Parts: sequence; structure tokens; C-alpha cells
Amino acid sequence: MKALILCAGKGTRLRPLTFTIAKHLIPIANKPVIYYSLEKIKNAGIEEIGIVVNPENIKDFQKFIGNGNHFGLKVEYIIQEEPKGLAHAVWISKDFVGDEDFLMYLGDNLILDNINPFVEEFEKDTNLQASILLSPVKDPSRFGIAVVKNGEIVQVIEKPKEPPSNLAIIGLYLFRKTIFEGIKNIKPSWRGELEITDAIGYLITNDFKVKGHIIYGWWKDTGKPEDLIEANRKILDDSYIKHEIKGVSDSSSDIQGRVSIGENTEIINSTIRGPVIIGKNCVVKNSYIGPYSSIGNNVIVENCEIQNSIIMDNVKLLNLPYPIDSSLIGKHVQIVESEKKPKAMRLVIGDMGKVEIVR
Ligand SMILES: Cc1cn([C@H]2C[C@H](O)[C@@H](COP(=O)(O)OP(=O)(O)OP(=O)(O)O)O2)c(=O)[nH]c1=O
Repeated sequence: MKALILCAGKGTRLRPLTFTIAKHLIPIANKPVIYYSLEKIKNAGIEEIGIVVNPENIKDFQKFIGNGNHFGLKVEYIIQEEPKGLAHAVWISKDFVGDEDFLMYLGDNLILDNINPFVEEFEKDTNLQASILLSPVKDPSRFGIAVVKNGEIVQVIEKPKEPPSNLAIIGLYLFRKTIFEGIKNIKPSWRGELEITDAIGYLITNDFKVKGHIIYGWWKDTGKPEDLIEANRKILDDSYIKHEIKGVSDSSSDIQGRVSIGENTEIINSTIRGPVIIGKNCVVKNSYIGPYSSIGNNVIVENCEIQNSIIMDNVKLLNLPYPIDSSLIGKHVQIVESEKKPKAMRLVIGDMGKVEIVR
């Protein structure tokens, strides 16, 4: 079996971050989102992976993942020139997939459950032509929904106004090569995309067996800033990080709970209350770093309070009058309070940046 990870979208909901980095490479607990999927896929015994990327982001993926050697995987890149839909991404991966069965994984999805039972069940039942990972949700009208009868999917519907089921399609699918027949027989939807739900609908109407595999654990589509913050909280909570202090702290600092601090990081006169991860070569001085904070490498924090936030590499935060909470701060950002007069906010913020002052 092979795997396809789809990462060629535009990531518009995560701008401005996605102007410079694909959303799949944004760190959660200091590890790019896509690394979590690579681990899950490897754990399920799949070693050949095709990553569908766009012409703009392929170099970044190559930098972070290379040929997969480092992860014990064999990784190839497949370029999708335009995001013409999930089924289109699968179609252009036809040569990579060949005659093999394959797992299709939406690259911005994070799940905590092990996917091995999902894969094993599919491998055992050779009559099955597709299996889709489903999860019960409270607000089904926001999702693609599957209607399941006796374990088989009898209908898939995109964002139904009156949902006939609460089982959301969450972004992991298993297919055999029959899916290509399905894709060949569909037309672009009203939004101009080749929809994978239409290709699955084709399989169902043509009496191919399609199953739903339900999971009950936590999962998230990390498409929006608040999703990344929640995912960061969940991953830090879920013991993904060990208590490990490689840097140094002085006697007036207080480190509580599960905290990971990287090499050459100095904690000076500060309180760190875990779960927290702080990368390498950082300085945290006269500050409070509260639960669910992930701080990258080469970050300087002085006279600040931070909690429940993702702060990426090379950020500088100095003398801030308000705590930073539920925030997502990209690489090389500087937020600094200075004594200069007259009082003012002097901002240099890229397109679609967002500053919210909560008083
Ligand atoms: C539509 C599409 C998505 N994808 C990937 C990107 C994501 O990892 C996943 C889900 O895509 P989406 O989140 O639906 O789309 P997007 O990544 O473009 O984000 P936004 O809506 O904020 O603009 O599928 C492709 O690889 N090719 C495609 O044609």
C-alpha cells in the first residue's frame, strides 16, 4: 500500500502565514503539522508516500522532508499546478499510485487515534473498494457527511442543510484503483473542483462496496488560526512532549509542570508553567510563559506574559503591556514596547495581518 498526502491548496484562511509557508509546515508543539501524519502513516506500515504540492511550496516541503530517508520513508513529490480539487489531486497521482491500494490523507488533518485498525480492516476485506474515516460531530452541516447502513456508506453529501447523519468525513480515505474509474466519470462541481465525494458517490451508485470506519478520538482540520491553537493545546496536553530541560535557568526562575526547554536557552527571573515547549537558543527574561505555549528557536521574550499561543522561530517580544493569549505569531515578527514619545502604535504589518487589542 502507498499513501498520498494532499498539500497543494492555497491555505487562504491562514493568511498571512501561508504567504511564506505552507500550512502543513506550521509548527505545533514545535513540529510541523505534516510530521504528525508522516508518523501515523509510517506506524501503519506504509513507507512509500507521494506528497501533492503546488509549484510555489514544493521547495519548502523538500527542505523539511527531503526524500523521506530521515523518517525511514520513501517520499516523492507530485506537483498540482492549480488546486482543482481533491479528486484532481488523486488523478494526477495516477502514475505514482500505479496498481496499488492507497491511503489518501489531507495534509492539514491531525488525528490522535492510531490509524492501523482502519488500514488493517481495509486490507482484510478485498471486496471493499473504499473506506472512509468518519467521526461523529455536533454540527454536521459544516462538514461532508456520510450516511452509513450496516457499516456500508450509502450516501455522501457535502455540507447538508438538513443533515441525515452526524458522521463527518474527516480527511483520511483508503482506495483501490477503482477510484480512478470514479474520477474519470465525474464533472467539476459548482465551485469548479473535481470533488472526491462525487467520485465516491460514483462508486456507491455503481454498487462498489464503500465502508465507513468511525473513530471517537480527537481530530482537527488545521485550516484556521484557532484550529492550530486548539491543536497545539491538545498535542501539548497529550504527553507528546517530555519534561526535559536542556537549557539553563537561574535561581529566581520557577519551572512547573511538564516543560521542554531546548539547548542554549536561558530562563532568567521567569516563571514557566507547563505544558510548555521552548526551542533552542532562546532568552526568556522577567517573563511568564503559561500553559499551552509553544515557542520556537532563537526567540527573545523579555517582560512579557504568554499563554496558549504558538510563537515561531526568531521572534522578539519585549516589554508588552498586555499578556499574549491565543495567538499565532509567525517567524521574525517583532512586538516591542519602547519609551519613545509621542505615544503611538507604530506598525509594520504584512498583507492580511491581524492585531487585536482586547481591553
Ligand atoms: C482543493 C485542494 C486541496 N488540497 C489539499 C490542501 C489541504 O491540505 C487539503 C484541504 O484543502 P482545503 O483546506 O479545503 O483548501 P486549502 O488548503 O486551499 O485552504 P483554504 O480553504 O484556506 O484556501 O487538501 C490539494 O492538495 N489540492 C486541491 O486541489
